[in-house]
Parts: sequence; structure tokens; C-alpha cells
Amino acid sequence: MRRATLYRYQLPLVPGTVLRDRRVAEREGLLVQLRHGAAEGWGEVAPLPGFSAETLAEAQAAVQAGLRVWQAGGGFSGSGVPSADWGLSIALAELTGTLPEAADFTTVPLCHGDPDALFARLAGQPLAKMKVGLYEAVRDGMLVQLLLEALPDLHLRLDANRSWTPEKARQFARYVDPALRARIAFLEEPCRTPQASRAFAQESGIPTAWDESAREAGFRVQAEPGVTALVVKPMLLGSLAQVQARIREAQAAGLAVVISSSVESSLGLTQLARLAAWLTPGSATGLDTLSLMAAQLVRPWPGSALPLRPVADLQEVWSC
Ligand SMILES: O=C(O)CCC(=O)c1ccccc1C(=O)O
Ligand SMILES: [Mg+2]
Repeated sequence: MRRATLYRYQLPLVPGTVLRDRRVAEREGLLVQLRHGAAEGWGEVAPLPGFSAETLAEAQAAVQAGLRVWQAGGGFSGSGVPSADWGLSIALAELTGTLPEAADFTTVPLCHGDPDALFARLAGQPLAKMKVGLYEAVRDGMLVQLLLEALPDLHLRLDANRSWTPEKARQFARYVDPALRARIAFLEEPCRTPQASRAFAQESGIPTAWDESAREAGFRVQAEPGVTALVVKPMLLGSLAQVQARIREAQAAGLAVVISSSVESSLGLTQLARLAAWLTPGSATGLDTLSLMAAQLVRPWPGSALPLRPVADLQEVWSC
């Protein structure tokens, strides 16, 4: 007998959490639970407002349609709704034992601008990620310079989320010593267009990583000068098969692949840590978003002190 249950969750985010210029108070999503005999599989379906094209209601409708097919003995049928396809396919992969248990829980710490807090946090870290583009480009450049100078073992990943014009990007780079730029592993999406980001990477020597660009129609994974990495956010991309295909293509093109968070619950994040150990071994993940939340969900992230909400606290919204 196959059984499927959908649960709805709401998790408060820490006050002041901003996603793409909006303040967000809470993260909402669905958990899918599949059961077949003694086997069980879970998945998370949580479109990210401001990033996903679909609403949670649209994702729920797509998951329910897919679950009815599965419940009646069918296989996975993709809907084209990325969060629905990701959540359902990863639940199936867990159910069938396709998703290995082994996980890589070492993730790159994610930092935002306050310099005093940054020094304390980053001392002794080999690699950290910092958001830039939220303040003046000159200030970002000075801060990156200061950090790389003061912490000689530190390497940085930067993420500008397409904030800069070519001139702003140049202002940033002007404040970072060319000799120190070698410790910038990459800068995600510096400019508003991929063309401008490519040009900036070549002129500054600071490699680009694609994130937003990889979700645009017509994007092709390819080796190109100045581009070193591809950020993969499964919740925004689609089914496990689509995620695997994208990772394989990028690896074949010589790009580093970084599995990254779409602000999933601890359940979704632990699955991404397993996905990374399986498909991108040796590439440090970008999963440090649990600290934006006030609680964990169903499965704990090792070392997190946040309270854990059990399945019993969840609201069941649908089953078949
Ligand atoms: O990738 C990471 O290290 C953390 C996740 C992150 O930066 C992020 C989280 C939610 C939405 C967008 C982004 C982003 O990479 O731009
Ligand atoms: Mg990014």
C-alpha cells in the first residue's frame, strides 16, 4: 500500500530577515511524507518568495497531482513546477534508498556587513561567504580588503546578487589589492547582466559564479573565461533528475558546483547536505541559512541549538 501525506509548516524567521529587498517574517512550505510498506521518504516543497515563479498554492496543486499518480502505482511524473518536482522527487529518492544517508554538514559561513562581528566570526575560518552590494560598493571593497589583509588564511566567496553597474563593480575592485584578489574564490553575479559580469571578471581577475543567470531561459552551462563556479539551488531548479543533469553538465565543463540553500527548513537542508556529499564531494556547500530561523523542523541539523518541531506539531493538509 502506498500512502502520501502533505503537512504545512510556518517557521518564524529572525526579525529583520531580508530576501531580495523584502522583509520576510516567516518561511512557509509543505513537507511530503511517502510510505510504501515499511519504507518512508520525506521531501520539502517551499517556493521562495521573490525567487520562485510559483506560489505555494500552485506548488501544492502540482504535488497533489503527482502524488495521486504515484499512489495509484505510477512513477514520478514531473509537473514543471520546480519546488513541487524537487520535493516529490527527493521524497521518492529517500523512499527507494537512492539518496545516500552520508551528509556533508560543513558549510561555508554566511556573513553580512557588520565589520566588528565579522572579525570575531571569521578568525580561524578557511572560507566564508559575504553578501556585497547591499551598501556602497566602495564600502564593500574596503571591507573585503580589510578582511583579507587582517586574516591571511581566509578565502572569500562573495555574492552581489546582480546589484552593480559596471562602474560600481569597478569601484568595488579598486579598493581590493590585486594581490589579495587571488583569495576571492568567486563573486556571484556581480552585475545586472551576464555580459557585464563576464567583462568585469576578465578585467578584475575576480572569477564569477553563476546563480541567478542559471535560472534564466536560454542559459547554457559552458566553460568560459572568468567563470569558475555554478550555484545550484534545487528548490528553484526542479526534480532530482534535472539537478543531477545540471551538476553533471557543469562538472563536465570544469566548473565547481556549489549546492546552495533556498532557505529550507532543517529537514530540507539536511537533504541538501546529503545531496552534496553524494554529487559534489569536496565542494563546500552554501547551506548556512538555518540561523535565519527560530526553529528546526522534524530533523535536526547537527550542532544547531534551535528547538526542534516534531511531526506531531505539523498541520496535516492532505493525504491519499
Ligand atoms: O549560497 C549560500 O551560501 C547561502 C544562500 C544564499 O546566499 C541565498 C539564499 C536565499 C536566496 C538567495 C541566495 C543567493 O545565493 O543569492
Ligand atoms: Mg547567490
